Amino acid sequence: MDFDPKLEKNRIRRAMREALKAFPSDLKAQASQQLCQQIVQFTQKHPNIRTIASFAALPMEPDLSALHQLLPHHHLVYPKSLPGGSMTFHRVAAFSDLSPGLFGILEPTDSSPHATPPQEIDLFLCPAYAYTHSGQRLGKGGGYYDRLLENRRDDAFLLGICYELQLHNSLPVEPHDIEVHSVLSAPSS
Ligand SMILES: Nc1nc2c(c(=O)[nH]1)N(C=O)[C@@H](CNc1ccc(C(=O)N[C@@H](CCC(=O)O)C(=O)O)cc1)CN2
Ligand SMILES: Nc1ncnc2c1ncn2[C@@H]1O[C@H](COP(=O)(O)OP(=O)(O)OP(=O)(O)O)[C@@H](O)[C@H]1O
Repeated sequence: MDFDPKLEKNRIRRAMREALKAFPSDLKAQASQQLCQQIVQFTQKHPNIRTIASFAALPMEPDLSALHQLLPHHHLVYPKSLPGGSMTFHRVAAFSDLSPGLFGILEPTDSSPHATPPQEIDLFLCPAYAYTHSGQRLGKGGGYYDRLLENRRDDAFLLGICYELQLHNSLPVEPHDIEVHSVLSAPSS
């Protein structure tokens, strides 16, 4: 039988959902702190980075909210999902300014500033179900990041953010899948 990347992607998403559900919250918190420190170190090595696309974590994802305190001089922008697989990024001064939107994810509200054009974003912190060490990405299945990242600036940096348990040796890839330049992972045991 032919290998269908879509079926294989869904199989891995289901397996990762179970693995992440079973991952204890104290270890998640510890790993999230480590990831935030790694992100800070990354920005120190790349002083031209000013605008950073972060994300407000779903329960299974690393919590990056501490970046507001850790990077007070950077601009943090967050995604607002629109029906149909597109999203916009908006600058947010404090994590508490976000409120639940589509999918229940905390998002910029309607009173947030106008969307920041993707070309103004220097660093994208990308969530995913799984990554390979070389940067292939398996996302939630909406195509949101793949679509948005087509409009990124050529020199924007894409950083995958995950727990070590999300690292795979290989993943199914389709032509539209965008790879990240590097993956930051934190221990999950
Ligand atoms: N924190 C965070 N924000 C994000 C994303 C993300 O992956 N993480 N997105 C990245 O694209 C966009 C939103 N896309 C999403 C797409 C699907 C699901 C989701 O919960 N999917 C369910 C399955 C839903 C179903 O098929 O019924 C799941 O994965 O369990 C969440 C967000 C923009 N914001
Ligand atoms: N650049 C694009 N233009 C149009 N459709 C796209 C694009 N990228 C992905 N899609 C479509 O979106 C759907 C989901 O793609 P895929 O399974 O790769 O999402 P994902 O990367 O896991 O999701 P996400 O980015 O939301 O985390 C697929 O049907 C795919 O064809």
